Amino acid sequence: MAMEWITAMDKRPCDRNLRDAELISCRLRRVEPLCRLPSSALQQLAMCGFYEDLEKGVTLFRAGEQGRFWYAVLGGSLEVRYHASETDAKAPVTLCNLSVGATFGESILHELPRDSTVVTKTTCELLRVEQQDFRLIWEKNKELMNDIITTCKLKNGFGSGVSPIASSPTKRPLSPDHPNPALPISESPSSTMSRMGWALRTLLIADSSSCLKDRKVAGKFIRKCAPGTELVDWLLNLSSIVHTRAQAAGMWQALLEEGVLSHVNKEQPFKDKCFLYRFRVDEDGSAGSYSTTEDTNAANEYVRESLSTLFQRGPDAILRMILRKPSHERTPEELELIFEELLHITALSHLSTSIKRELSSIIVFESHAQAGTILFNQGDEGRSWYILLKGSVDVVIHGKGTVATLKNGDDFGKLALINDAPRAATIVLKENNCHLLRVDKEHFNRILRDVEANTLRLQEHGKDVLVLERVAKQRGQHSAFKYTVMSGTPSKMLEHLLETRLGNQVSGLDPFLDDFLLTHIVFMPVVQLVDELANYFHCDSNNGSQTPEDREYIINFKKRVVQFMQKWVTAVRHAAFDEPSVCDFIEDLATEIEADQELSEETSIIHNVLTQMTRYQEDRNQNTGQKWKLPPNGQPICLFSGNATPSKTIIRPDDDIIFRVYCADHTYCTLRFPLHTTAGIIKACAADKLQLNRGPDDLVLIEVKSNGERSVYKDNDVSIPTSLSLNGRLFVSVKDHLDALTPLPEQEGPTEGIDIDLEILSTKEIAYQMTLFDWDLFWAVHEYELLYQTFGRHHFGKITANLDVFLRRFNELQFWIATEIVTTSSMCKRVGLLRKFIKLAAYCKEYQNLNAFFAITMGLSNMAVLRLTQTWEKIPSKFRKLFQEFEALIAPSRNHT
Ligand SMILES: Nc1ncnc2c1ncn2[C@@H]1O[C@@H]2COP(=O)(O)O[C@H]2[C@H]1O
Repeated sequence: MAMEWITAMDKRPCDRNLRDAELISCRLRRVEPLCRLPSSALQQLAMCGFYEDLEKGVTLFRAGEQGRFWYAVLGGSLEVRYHASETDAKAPVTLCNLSVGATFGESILHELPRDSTVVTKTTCELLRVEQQDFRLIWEKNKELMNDIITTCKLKNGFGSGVSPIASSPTKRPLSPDHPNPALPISESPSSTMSRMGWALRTLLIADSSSCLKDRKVAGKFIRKCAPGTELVDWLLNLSSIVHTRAQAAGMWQALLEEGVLSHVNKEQPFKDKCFLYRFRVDEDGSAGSYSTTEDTNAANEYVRESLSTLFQRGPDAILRMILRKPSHERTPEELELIFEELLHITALSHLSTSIKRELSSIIVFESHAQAGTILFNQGDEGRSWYILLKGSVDVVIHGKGTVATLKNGDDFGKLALINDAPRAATIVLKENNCHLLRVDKEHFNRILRDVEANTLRLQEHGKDVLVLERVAKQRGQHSAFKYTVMSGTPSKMLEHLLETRLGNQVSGLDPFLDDFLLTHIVFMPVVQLVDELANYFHCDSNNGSQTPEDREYIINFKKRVVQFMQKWVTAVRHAAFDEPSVCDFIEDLATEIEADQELSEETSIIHNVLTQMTRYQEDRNQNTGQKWKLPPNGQPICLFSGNATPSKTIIRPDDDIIFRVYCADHTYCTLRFPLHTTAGIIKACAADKLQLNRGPDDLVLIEVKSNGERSVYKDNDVSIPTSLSLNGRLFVSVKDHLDALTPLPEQEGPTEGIDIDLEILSTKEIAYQMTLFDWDLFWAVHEYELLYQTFGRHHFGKITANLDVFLRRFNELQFWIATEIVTTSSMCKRVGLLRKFIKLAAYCKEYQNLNAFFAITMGLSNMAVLRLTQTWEKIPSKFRKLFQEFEALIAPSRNHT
């Protein structure tokens, strides 16, 4: 017989006769729930179906393929799999298993591509029916077919119905703003719950005194329903493990939240009251009304084995039900239950008891049935904060893909709320039936915003990529940001900056943007920065299909890149235009922006940047090849160049500088090199000129200071001549003979003051002129020079000449003050000079020239000057007092405040 039906099925449908059809339909009649179909339908299936006998591990179809067949499982089992994203290389999620009787592939009715992949788990026997044949059978037996599909879903837990995951992963979720505790939290019940439902219903039906009856309510006939109170009574009687009514109610609620049971009008969660409930299979009246003895025995056995599982689920089901109620409907006892639950949530552990109590009344339970659902998109407005209770989610970032997977207990979605910025990532559910707790923005702002944890860490691929720290609010400070960046990977910091510190929504700033613009060279070379900006700007080029939301996001991001460029060149000025990669990028941007209508508002910004760039390039061309000469001994820095004053002239890396290099016997050579020349080259050239016939490895370039101190240059150091200290001299020497180096006599320093009668000059006028001069020097210093100086010029290969000159000016001023005083032999003149210098410091301070003020005060604090007690005694006490104030001001202990 077995062989006969297979032989019949092996025939081509057009070759089958009535006997074949009878043999096949007999076989189908033994398969529950197919057997429920009328004979005519079974005959039709028998005439058009194909038999497939498959090995383990065969893929029947893949997600995304266009379906052609419907299937029924006659033997063996299969697995339904789902990939969270098409490009996701990670293991797929198993949605459910299909066993004998299951049917699948109904999506062909809707001409939809397959949502999931189906693979055989064991050797399998399948009935395969072509699309047009299945449609005919479906049309004639819609209700029964639907019922078979539902039963199949209940039995298998999920999946084989019409498009269980019909919504594509890119669709927006049904994020229920107001979840309804009367409705199920999953799309279809788990296999355990559906079987438990079947078992309880079978027993209820078998019980002659059962409460499950057909009833007439308000003139309407309702099949097989029962009041909550009676269902509770029945369950209490059924098993000794159920002791209290609350426990029984929890167990029924566990069935209700999975959709196995429901309130007849779908208006109530399970309540131990007279509300009527029924099993889902009774809603359309298709389920049978009687239980066979076999069924009853099987149900009894199942209940004996598995009721404890339902029992354990009760309390959680009750809690979830409460968490889906609106705040005003939660009773004090229910709030207490929630509060106790919140005590166990790690994401809330830093919060005080009173805050957790406040949260109890507003925190909401939310569940999502389908893996692949997008909770929200990167760039969306932030509306809620979430804690993951069950399941997992992928954190996906444009251009990067999945950067992290969050699991039970993790929280997300806070960043947008605390910074009033758009969502920094898209959150995609990785599993079916994810459970979340949600706190909406208005409550978050009211309850949590000011008590948030001090540190917030973002991870990508298991590593911290951004650490934010809460900003302590200072008086008068109106930063829009609650958190500022403490550390991070350069790329993540750039991404965070583009997302939060640029764009229209930013109403106030913290120093992060300026800090990044001015210091990125320390951790992110310009070439890398430009590369990343270009990637952000072109993020649409490898992104074929775009939804309008995607497009809006992309355009927004492009605008941010343009704004970043504008702010960057404004902050770093010529340093940006000195880099060829930056100039190329600016030109590319300008071309692309002009060609893109959606970026028309950005045209004026990029033109402005282009104009600045052109101006700078013209200026550079005019001033190329400047020549500088270090002033000879004792002369002031204003004689540094050929010009009498620096008049805002910037020293550039390719400007030449003329300087001397000495050797041990004090003979010297004069060299002329661009400022960016390395110490190694200078050393080799000087050794050659001074005929020190030694290899470069045996030689060093060294500064000898006036006190005999020596400091050796690294071969890759640049900006050498300007970095010499006041009265320092450059020597080239054999490494082993450093001890033989002595300062030149001229380095001893001046023995006389300058030959000007300072008394005839107005102190205010001197201070004024000094300030103008200092300002010019200061103006020429680029912020980057401070970084090169601090982190080591050799790391960057960049000159610090403008900063060197400015520092030299400070030292010069300081030593000039001391020299003038100690070289004035007349007491009377010295007293006058001391008074004049204190006044000079006061005027400099008044002109806000703190550089000169500090230098003068330090010059006056020189031990050689302080020792002149008689001179100090002769100046009026108000000058002495003023000087004491100045000394206090320069003391580092008070941080110069
Ligand atoms: N590496 C990451 N980059 C950005 N967001 C992340 C990252 N890891 C986790 N997230 C979370 O993803 C959320 C997306 O929305 P928010 O920007 O509000 O807050 C974000 C963080 O809570």
